This record gives sequence, C-alpha cells and structure tokens, in this order.
Amino acid sequence: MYWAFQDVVVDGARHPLPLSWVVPGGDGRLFVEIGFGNGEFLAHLGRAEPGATVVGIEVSQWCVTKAARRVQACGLTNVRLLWGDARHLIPLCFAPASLDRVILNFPCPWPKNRHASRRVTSPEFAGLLSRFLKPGGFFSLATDVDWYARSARECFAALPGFSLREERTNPQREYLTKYERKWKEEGRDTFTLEVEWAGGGVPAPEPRFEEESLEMDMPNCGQGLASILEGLRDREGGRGDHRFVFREAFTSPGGEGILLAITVDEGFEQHFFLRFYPSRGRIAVKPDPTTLPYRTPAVKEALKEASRALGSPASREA
Ligand SMILES: C[S@@+](CC[C@H](N)C(=O)[O-])C[C@H]1O[C@@H](n2cnc3c(N)ncnc32)[C@H](O)[C@@H]1O
Repeated sequence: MYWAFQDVVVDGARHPLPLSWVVPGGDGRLFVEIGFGNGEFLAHLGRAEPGATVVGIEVSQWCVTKAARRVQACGLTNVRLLWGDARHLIPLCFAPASLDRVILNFPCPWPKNRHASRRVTSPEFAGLLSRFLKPGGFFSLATDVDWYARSARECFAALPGFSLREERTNPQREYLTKYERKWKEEGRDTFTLEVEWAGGGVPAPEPRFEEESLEMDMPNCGQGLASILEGLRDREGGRGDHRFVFREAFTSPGGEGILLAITVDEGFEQHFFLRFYPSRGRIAVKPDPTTLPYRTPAVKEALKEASRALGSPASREA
C-alpha cells in the first residue's frame, strides 16, 4: 500500500495511524512533506533516506495520483501518500511529538489578508508543528517569496522552543523541485529556512477532531425517506469556517437513501455520500463507506442536520 485515500485512513486505521502503517520496519524516523506536487522531492527523499518513513500530504487528488505512480515506479516501500489538507491531517494522523522533519517546498504564499491563516507564517501552523515535531525535530521551508520567508522566521521566533538553524538565499540544494526549477529559469531568488523544535514550552496537544462514531440512529419521523431527502436537497448550514451543503439525493426500492454532501473546513473541501438505511425499525444515517470523509467539524454538522431531518429530538424541540 503506497497511498491512502480518505476511506483507508479513516476506516482502515484508527488515529493516530498505527505504526505498522506509518513505519513499516524503518528505523523509526518519520518525515513529512506538505504539498509535494508531482512527488519528485518525495521520491528523492525516500531514496536518500531508506531507513526513514516519508509521508507526503497533498490536497490535490491529481497530484496524489501522479506521485503514487512515481513512487511505485521507483519501487519505494518507505513512502506513504495522504490526500487532504495537511493542517487537518497532521493532527488526525500522527501522534504528538512523533515527527523528525516537516518539509514545505514552495508553498502558495496566500498573499490576500483573508487567507493569512493558511500560510506557514501563521501562528496556528507554528503551534501545530510544536505539538507534532519531536524535540530536536525540524521544519524546512523553501520559497521564492522574500516576505514570506521573513514572516515565517518571525512567526517561529515568536514561539518559545523554536530556534533558527539556518537561513539562506539562493542556496545550492540537493534536489530542485519542479517549482524551484521554474522560478530559477525565471531568474527569481529562492529563500530557505530551517527551524528546530527544542520541545516543551507548549501545552499538551488537544486532539483537534475528537474520536467519535459518526453513525447516528434516529427514529424515523414517519415521512417517506424520499421526501425527507428531497427536503434536504440544497440545504446549507454549518458554523463559521465550517460549512456544508447537500446536493443530489437517491433512494432505492429497498428503502435505502443516498445524499451527496459537500463540506468545507477553512477552505478544505470534501465530497461524500451520506447513507440512510433501515436499522432495527428505524432509519440510521452514516457516511457511506465508499466515500468516507475526514471527521471535520463541518462533516459533523452535516451529519447532525441529516439526523435532525429524520426526526431527532433536537428537531422536534425546535
Ligand atoms: C506551488 S505547489 C509546489 C509543489 C512542490 N512542492 C514543488 O516545489 O514543486 C504547492 C502545492 O501545495 C499543495 N497544497 C496547498 N495547500 C496545501 C495543504 N494545506 N495541504 C497539503 N497540500 C497543500 C498544492 O496542491 C500544490 O500541489
């Protein structure tokens, strides 16, 4: 198994991921590359560090597919791929203080102010790394944007426990990524930064998404399932940056139903089906196993809304 789509990660493994999945007989070191693009650097790292387990996290499914082919073609057995937003997957998939190295090559700088929290220059990201890096572990950033490198440095300097190991302009790098080659051809400068986490100083990690079953078993309110699902179609909801919308609905002659749900958590979009099925004289609802989503707040909100439509006590009180 070289890669994991959402259902494998969520259903096939509890969180944090079992060590047997993450560290298949390696020397115990765990490297993470965020936003690996075409996977060239990931494959390079897998080859250069055969004893370490190298986990790539990428939000683009197309990139994951491409990189999976590359990793497989190279015969690398120490590389794992995760599809999704690293800000959500790191807390879901890894144990606290378990990462030796986190690498970010040429991220999008998110220049607009309203997207500032998506940058690594955000205090949230530095805080996240402080919880998941091992003491002595480090974070490496490469970028072509000078203000981005500068503000990343300031952001990590503001958090006790991080220290600057190295900061360079136009360094000779062991491997040039696709974007690095592109920027070099355009004559742009590149900036690298390495910060080390000493450990301590930051409160114990709070799991961002708590473990809980997403299955809900609600009394059927008596309406036919088809009309309940029709009523849910195009319904929107959620809180703050965690939103959902329901789209197409289907029912089967056997009394089961499927509803397409789309959720967005701080820009992290997921598409999945909710399955409605008879269970012990009631109708239960859960994410369909073929498209299991990560358990984000928006996913939970969507599930609550669906169960309310089935006649949960919450909706009757309302
Ligand atoms: C500019 S590309 C750089 C790709 C590669 N690192 C390189 O240097 O060639 C940025 C990549 O980060 C991915 N990305 C952006 N935000 C992400 C996130 N929150 N989690 C994981 N990947 C992300 C994008 O899909 C894209 O492939």
